Amino acid sequence: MPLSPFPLEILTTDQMARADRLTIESGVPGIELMESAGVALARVTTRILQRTSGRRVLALCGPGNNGGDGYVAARLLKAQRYKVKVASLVPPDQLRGDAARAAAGWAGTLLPAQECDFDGVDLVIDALFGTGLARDLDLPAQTLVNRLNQWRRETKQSVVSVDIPSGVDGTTGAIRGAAVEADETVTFFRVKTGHLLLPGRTRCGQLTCAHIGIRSTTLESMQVKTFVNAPDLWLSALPRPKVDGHKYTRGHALVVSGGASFTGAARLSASAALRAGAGLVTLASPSDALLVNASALTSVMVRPADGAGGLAAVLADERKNAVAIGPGLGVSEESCRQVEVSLTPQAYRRAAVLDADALTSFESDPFRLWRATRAAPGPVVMTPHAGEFARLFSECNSDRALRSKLDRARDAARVSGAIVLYKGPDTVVAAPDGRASIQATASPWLATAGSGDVLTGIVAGLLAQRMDGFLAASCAVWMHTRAAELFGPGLIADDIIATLPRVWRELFGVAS
Ligand SMILES: NC(=O)C1=CN([C@@H]2O[C@H](COP(=O)(O)OP(=O)(O)OC[C@H]3O[C@@H](n4cnc5c(N)ncnc54)[C@H](O)[C@@H]3O)[C@@H](O)[C@H]2O)[C@H](O)CC1
Ligand SMILES: [K+]
Repeated sequence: MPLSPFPLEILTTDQMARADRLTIESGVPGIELMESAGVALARVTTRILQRTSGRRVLALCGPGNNGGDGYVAARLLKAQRYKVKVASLVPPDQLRGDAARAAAGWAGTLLPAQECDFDGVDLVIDALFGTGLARDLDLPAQTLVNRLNQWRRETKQSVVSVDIPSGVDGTTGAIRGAAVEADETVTFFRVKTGHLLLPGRTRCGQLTCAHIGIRSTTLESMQVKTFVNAPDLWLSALPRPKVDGHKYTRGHALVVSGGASFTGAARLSASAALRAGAGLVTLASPSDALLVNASALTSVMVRPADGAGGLAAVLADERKNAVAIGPGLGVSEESCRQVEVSLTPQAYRRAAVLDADALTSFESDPFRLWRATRAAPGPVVMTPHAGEFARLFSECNSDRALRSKLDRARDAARVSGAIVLYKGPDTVVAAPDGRASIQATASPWLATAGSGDVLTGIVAGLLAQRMDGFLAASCAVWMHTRAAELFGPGLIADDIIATLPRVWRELFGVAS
């Protein structure tokens, strides 16, 4: 199982350009990097052509170095006796530097891109724009991209994008006017944020990251703080039960239940917290829901707790070191008070995860929530989906066209002093100290009732084991997705919990 599909660091296009520059300054000629990029691209292309028995390749080359990579690959493929044509967006004499050198090495058919047709072509290489895309595609380029996408849909032939599908903003993942729909994308050195954030990710197809001779040491001066959410990021911090440990050393999570008709959500969170490794889990239940909660739970304990006062009494036990509140809680002033009780400053470190109604209850006065999260005695994780995020962080959510989900989540973490786990198919976790992770895989089966409640519980279970808040939130997102991938079709929320032991076995390398 590929637990970590890419190197951990994720770069913006500016950071990538810097890594490129530092490499060239260190003595590696740019044309060598371009040759290596072309080799990686040709390798992926030939793999597809062998599988599909295709022979005829069209390389669409743009005005910069992305186009240069396309020329190199075209030359290498022609040398392997594929039938290759190049179509260029600009007259080749307008190319500069390494791209001009790469184009000079091309001795085959060359046409203006606007005039090319795709008839009889088996595979198209999209080398129009890469990380240098600086504005929306102009109309002729948009027309070309739209024609290419239509051809691909109609013929089911393959498109391989160089570095990033042309038209996708490499930093934000936004579509700049129009964007290529690729079957495969070959990027270099490190993935870029635009590969993993939506909608960019949906255009990449299968993403691979090739080594082209840029050293990891080029990143040392950049303090990259954005990471692929994969086990390499948090596995060493993941708590393992110890032979000489007992249940209290694994922490005690407290999950707050809603009233009698809304208890299912908190029970899902509680069971998930237990499966995520908390030594004990208690459900704090309003008196009117005690019976229904107690009769539906076995390994989770149930204690009466009415309103904020009741919750404060249960939390007087300082061994309860992580609180999960929000699922099924109800939107009310009393819910706000319960959240504030959960975050009350105290001498010992208590973590908290706030979800759903615990967030929505503060919609009319988010600053009241930020005061509480900032004063909290331990790490606080908030788990909004897009709607909750927009309601709570309206200031951080402006300029949506220009600022990525990553930027907005980082802003939210900064203003709230909490770890923001911004859910979606491209879940971002951002910490107030600037660290952030992006989940690179998604399971459509996770769009099911109660799935978010389970995630809240997994976060709480890991926090109870005293895992670092950012790493716990990232790990929870990954485990949640991985359980859904392993279970697959027909998944309901309970199945995520039931599949967690398989995820643990994978992570700890235990044979199933
Ligand atoms: N980073 C590396 O280590 C390597 C990168 N390679 C490849 O180079 C591109 C980045 O090249 P660059 O020349 O900087 O940018 P582009 O080719 O993406 O395009 C820039 C080119 O296009 C013009 N431009 C920008 N936006 C538009 C627009 N909307 N419409 C028209 N023209 C536009 C801009 O002015 C430039 O002229 C990277 O993706 C890799 O594929 C190396 O080959 C290997 C090392
Ligand atoms: K491209």
